[in-house]
This record gives sequence, C-alpha cells and structure tokens, in this order.
Amino acid sequence: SGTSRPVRILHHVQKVAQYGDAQSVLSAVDSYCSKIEWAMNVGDLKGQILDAVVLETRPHYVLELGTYCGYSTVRIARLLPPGARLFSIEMNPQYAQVAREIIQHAGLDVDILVGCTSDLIPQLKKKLDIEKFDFVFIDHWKVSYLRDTKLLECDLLRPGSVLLADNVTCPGAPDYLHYMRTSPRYESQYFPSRLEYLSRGGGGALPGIKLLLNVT
Ligand SMILES: O=c1[nH]cnc2c(O)cc(-c3ccc(F)cc3)cc12
Ligand SMILES: [Mg+2]
Repeated sequence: SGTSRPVRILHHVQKVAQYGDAQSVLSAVDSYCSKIEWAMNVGDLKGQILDAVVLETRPHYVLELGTYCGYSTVRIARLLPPGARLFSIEMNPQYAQVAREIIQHAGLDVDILVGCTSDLIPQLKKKLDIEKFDFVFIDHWKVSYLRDTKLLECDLLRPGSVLLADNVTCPGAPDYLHYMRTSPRYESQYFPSRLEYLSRGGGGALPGIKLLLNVT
C-alpha cells in the first residue's frame, strides 16, 4: 500500500473526527486501531491511567518522549490548563508531520521537536526558556528509557517531578524498571494494564507477531 500506517490513521481522523474536538480525535484513532489495523498508540485503557496521572499532577511544563501519531500528545494536551507548555520529541520526521496534523485537527498547540532524544534533551535547557519539567511521559524506544531518564536528571527535573512510562513490561524496559524501583531518588508505582487494542471485537490486523501472550 502506498501510504504509511500513520498516514492512514491521519486520513481516518480527518474524515471522521470533528475539527477542534480532541475527544473525537482520540475516539477516531482508537476505533481505527481496534477495528482496522493495530498501531502502537497508548490506547484508551492505558490512556485512562495517563489521564489520571496528568490530572493529579496538574503540570505546567510537560515533555513527551515518542510522539508517533500524536495520540498521547492529544491525550495530555487536552487536559492541560491554558498557559501550560507541552513539548514532544519524535525521531521520525514522517511520524512528526502526521502528529502535527492530528494535533492541529484536535485544536491543540504542542511543540514537536524532531530528532533523537539523546541529542535534544541536553539542548532543551538552552533552547527552551523553561526551568524544569513537572511531568514526563516516556513512550519511545525501550532501550533509551534509562539513558534518557539519566539525561533528564541533569537539571531538567525537580523534587516532585513525575515520570510516567509506557511499555515497561510489554515489550519491556527492564533496566529502567529496575532503576526506578531501586533508586532512592524515586518513589515508583506500577499500573498493571494490557497492551493497546488487544481486547478485540473487530477483525483488525494484529501487529507482525501473533499476540497470544497474556500481557499485563
Ligand atoms: O516501540 C514502541 N514504542 C512505544 N510504544 C510501543 C507500544 O506501546 C507497543 C509496542 C509493541 C508491543 C507489542 C508488539 F507485538 C509490538 C509492538 C511498541 C512500542
Ligand atoms: Mg507505548
């Protein structure tokens, strides 16, 4: 097929979601990915955990690692008060462009930074006139979770900053999980859940491998 999966998701959002209505954008992505083709958005089940943590944290400065199509970006931005700033880092320029259009369709304003987190995180302090991040959502590539957290610890986090990471057990980021659970710098909490778009009613296509594992 000529288009990429993110572009097909974008086209579905543009076709069925109400412009300026973030919830309808989220619902459009979720219905497409549960019925037509699976995609690695955080999804609605884990998205409810994300919502709860954002609402409890009430962050002013937010960083997201891994934008993909912008689903979790919309999820977070729709809950932020006016004046709050959300920055999202995406390595893949095609993903970043799709995300910009999905976020725009939701009527939200987010800064998408295109590049590798390990290059961009050390530049954030200088580039953005912000002090510290109040909330960080980590959802990019499992092998980078721990390295990037340690980069954030160099002066972009404060006592009370909250980090929330997707996929720490599936596909898994064991070094990150061990670090957060043993470091005296953090209190860690584990939210059991299920991989996105698994409880399947529709006949949608699953990702490459047959997901028969019972994941939490
Ligand atoms: O690579 C990923 N980045 C961010 N989030 C992900 C995510 O939520 C799920 C998966 C994933 C999980 C199972 C599988 F069979 C294939 C891919 C990958 C990522
Ligand atoms: Mg994920």
